[in-house]
Amino acid sequence: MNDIDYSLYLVTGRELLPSGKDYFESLEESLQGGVTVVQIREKNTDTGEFIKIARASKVICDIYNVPLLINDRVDVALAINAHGVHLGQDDMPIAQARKMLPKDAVIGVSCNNVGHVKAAVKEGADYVGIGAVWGTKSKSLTSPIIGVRRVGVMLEALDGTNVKAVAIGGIKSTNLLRTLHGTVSSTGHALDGIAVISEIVASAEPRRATETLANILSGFRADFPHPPGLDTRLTSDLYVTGDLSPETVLEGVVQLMETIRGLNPLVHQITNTVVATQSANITLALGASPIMATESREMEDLAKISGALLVNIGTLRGECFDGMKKGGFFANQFRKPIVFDPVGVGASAFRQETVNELLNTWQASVIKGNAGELAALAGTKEVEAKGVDSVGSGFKDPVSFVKALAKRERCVVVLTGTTDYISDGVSVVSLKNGDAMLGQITGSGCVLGSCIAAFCATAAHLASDEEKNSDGKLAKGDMFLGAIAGVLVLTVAAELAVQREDVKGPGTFLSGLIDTLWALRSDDVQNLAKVSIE
Ligand SMILES: Cc1ncc(COP(=O)(O)OP(=O)(O)O)c(N)n1
Ligand SMILES: Cc1ncsc1CCOP(=O)(O)O
Repeated sequence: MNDIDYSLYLVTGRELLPSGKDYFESLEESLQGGVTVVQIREKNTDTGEFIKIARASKVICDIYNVPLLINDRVDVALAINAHGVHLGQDDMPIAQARKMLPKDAVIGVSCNNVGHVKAAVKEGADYVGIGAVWGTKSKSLTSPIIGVRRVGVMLEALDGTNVKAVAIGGIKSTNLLRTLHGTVSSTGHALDGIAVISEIVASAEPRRATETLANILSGFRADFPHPPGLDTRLTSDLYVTGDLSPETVLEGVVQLMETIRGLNPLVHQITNTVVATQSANITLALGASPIMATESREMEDLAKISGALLVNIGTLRGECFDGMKKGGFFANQFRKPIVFDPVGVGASAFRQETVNELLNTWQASVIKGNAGELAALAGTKEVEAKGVDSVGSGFKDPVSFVKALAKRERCVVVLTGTTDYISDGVSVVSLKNGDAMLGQITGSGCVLGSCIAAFCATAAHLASDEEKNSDGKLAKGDMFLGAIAGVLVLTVAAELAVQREDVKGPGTFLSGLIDTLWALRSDDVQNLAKVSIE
């Protein structure tokens, strides 16, 4: 039997109830709030007491027509005629449980890796509980936290089966949308639901806590229908509306350029110490307003007022980490675009671990990097890096690479180089503007991040009312276009700057570039842009 709605799966935990809150009252309120399936989990209760609690819980669940499963104990499930059981890796094997339970009983199994998922499919599980996806205080974990970005490969192992999947572990209203987006597989396989203990049980208002989760879930599903259709654009945010052609791309870029100065968006930048000043100056020259703040204690306030966030790990230090983590977390919470620049990610294990943790905490709208950085992020050795620079001639097939990475990370990806490639996971645009002089000043890649962030802030402002009112997206607006505009504006300005009489070398080029950006007209970009749709 697998017609259960796994959307909002409550796992009970009486030990987490707020003081004075009655367990049955809490359970009933959560059912009223929209819980769709309940698992009774009693780790330290004698069998007789477990049966009593489970039986009384079932009476309440039956009123709301919500199925009830039992954690670990097939005997308890049989005693109360439960809908089924949830088994851990060390509990009774599925085949054994099947023999003992009624034919239509539901059997779920905990999975921590792809091997577990494949075995669960083979052994005939009805659903898998994938966890822990985040840190949790409700269970002492015996396996490492999976992290949302590693759930996708586990879901992919369920492609073509009727086995459902829920994620569990540390899921809160504040990270739910990130969990839903970040777990989707490259094949478009999304979770069937989420399982929670503390977010509902520890709440003094379980009905409200449940409704909040239910609203986020339905917002996500409204924007990303489940199961996903064949041609859904499963990237995190927006895409170029209508037909994609060089003309439509340029029209969109012109609109962004003509909006940015009047809008003067605030662009919060957590960037490296080498480029902070020139990034701030370039942001100003574009018509946006920079704030270069790194202190974690002000991240929530800044996320509320900023148009976009840039996170650049160029001069990464341990003490920056908290600010980057919280900055992105609050940007997601307030639905502001995040541009992520994983500078030199392949250079050290520290950078790699940091990038992994950041991307597991928040969802970027745009990731930009050179071939070496993006190869390290994708986990391929096809292109090598030396520190923050890329070595060699780049990817054999940059178009397929950038598209696959965008699909995997569910965001827009910008691969920089002589030709810049930008993808939203569905389409790829290549841009052939720029000048070798950009390579003669430090941090031209980093300031590109600032340009992209400024135009993503503008694109978010231009999102349609319908999109602004939707709940399922972590950032609203056309991030693909924002990224394209950022690249085009900087590279076209570089071409114009080198022609200036006052530009005589790298030093004057930087000031010439800032002056050119300041005076750049949308006509210049329209006339000079070299845009192709791949
Ligand atoms: C839906 C869901 N998924 C995973 C678990 C964890 O089960 P298990 O690994 O057996 O750990 P305990 O819950 O028994 O401590 C679960 N309970 N529910
Ligand atoms: C039972 C279980 N299995 C993996 S994590 C977890 C605990 C989930 O609890 P919470 O939702 O409070 O983090």
